[in-house]
Parts: sequence; structure tokens; C-alpha cells
Amino acid sequence: MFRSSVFDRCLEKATSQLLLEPDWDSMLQIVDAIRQNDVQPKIALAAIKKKIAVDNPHVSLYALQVLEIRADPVKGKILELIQTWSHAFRNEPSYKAVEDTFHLLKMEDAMFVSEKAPEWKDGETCTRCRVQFGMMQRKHHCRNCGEVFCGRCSSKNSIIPKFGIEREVRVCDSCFDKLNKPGAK
Ligand SMILES: O=P(O)(O)O[C@@H]1[C@H](O)[C@H](OP(=O)(O)O)[C@@H](O)[C@H](O)[C@H]1O
Ligand SMILES: [Zn+2]
Ligand SMILES: [Zn+2]
Repeated sequence: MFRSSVFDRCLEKATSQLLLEPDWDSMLQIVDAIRQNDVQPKIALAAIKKKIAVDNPHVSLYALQVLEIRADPVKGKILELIQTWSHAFRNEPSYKAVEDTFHLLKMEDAMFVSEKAPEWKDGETCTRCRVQFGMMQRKHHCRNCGEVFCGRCSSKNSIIPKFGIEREVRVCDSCFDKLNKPGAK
């Protein structure tokens, strides 16, 4: 899928051995891709884990920093991984960065807890109008409630700040109203 190749390209850039300092732009694009389900969290997790595991502390550090900017959906599991790493290499000076990043992430975790976007539910009919999905009636997902809808009932887009989604994504009609009516919570 094109969108996930954006994730792969940004991960390569963000963890390149040639970097002299973090490539925040690529890292932000990675986090957006994960948050907006452009790439499956578990695929992202595997790709980042692979980067952390390379035998180059700089690449590992940058891969860890990719998480520092809130790749929420995968963060819990990665924190465990980082904890293992920082314990395993506690006496290795070149891996000191791993330990520092772990503590940074733990601290930050305590500070910001943003809501997580819901898992997408599946179904053979539109949640709103009950039309049956098929070749000519494609299913779509609302990024706010995670329910499945036909194109007509989910034709609008919206940002969803509470999930950290700053780009317009597909939402169903009722979520669009909730997110965009004055005084929306
Ligand atoms: O186009 P299709 O081949 O039917 O595939 C659907 C699209 O990828 C939809 O993306 P969208 O919600 O962004 O439209 C997704 O929500 C559905 O689960 C998929 O079945
Ligand atoms: Zn519908
Ligand atoms: Zn919705």
C-alpha cells in the first residue's frame, strides 16, 4: 500500500547512519502514519524493533527516538523492549543513549496521555443505513468511532485532535457533527 511505503521511507531516513542529529520531520511523519492507521501498528512495531536491534547504537537511538514522539499505538510494547535493552546494556557506555531514552519515554508517558483511536470494527452492512456491502458498495471506516460505513454515510473528513490526528481523515456523518459542531467536546 503506497501509504505504508511513506512509513518505510521515513523510517529509513529517521534512522540513517549518516544522520548527525535527529530527523524530526521524518519522525513526525512516522508517528502520523501510525496514528492514522496508514500502517498497521504491528507492522510498524516490527520495523522499528528491527531498527533498534541493528548493531549500531546511533541507529538504535534514532529508532528509539521515533517512539519518543508518541507512536502511541505501539508504545506500550516498545517500552517493555527498551526496558529490556537498557537493563541488558546497563554497563555498555555506547548504549547509554538507550537507557536515557527509556527514562525520557517513561517520564513523558506520565505527562501526556492522549486518547487512543478505536480499533476498526468489521461488518457486512453500513452501521448507519444498513446497506449491504459488495462489489459496487465498498465499506469504509470512520476514524473517530471505528465503525464501518458505506461511502454515502462517511463522505466527510475531519481532523481528530483528541487522537492526535492533525490531518483530515474519513469520519461518519454523526462523528463529523460531534467533532465540528460549535461546542463540540
Ligand atoms: O476500498 P476497499 O478495497 O473496499 O478497501 C476498504 C478501504 O481500504 C477502506 O479505507 P477507507 O475507510 O479509507 O475508505 C477501509 O476502511 C476498508 O476496511 C477496506 O475494506
Ligand atoms: Zn450508509
Ligand atoms: Zn463515526
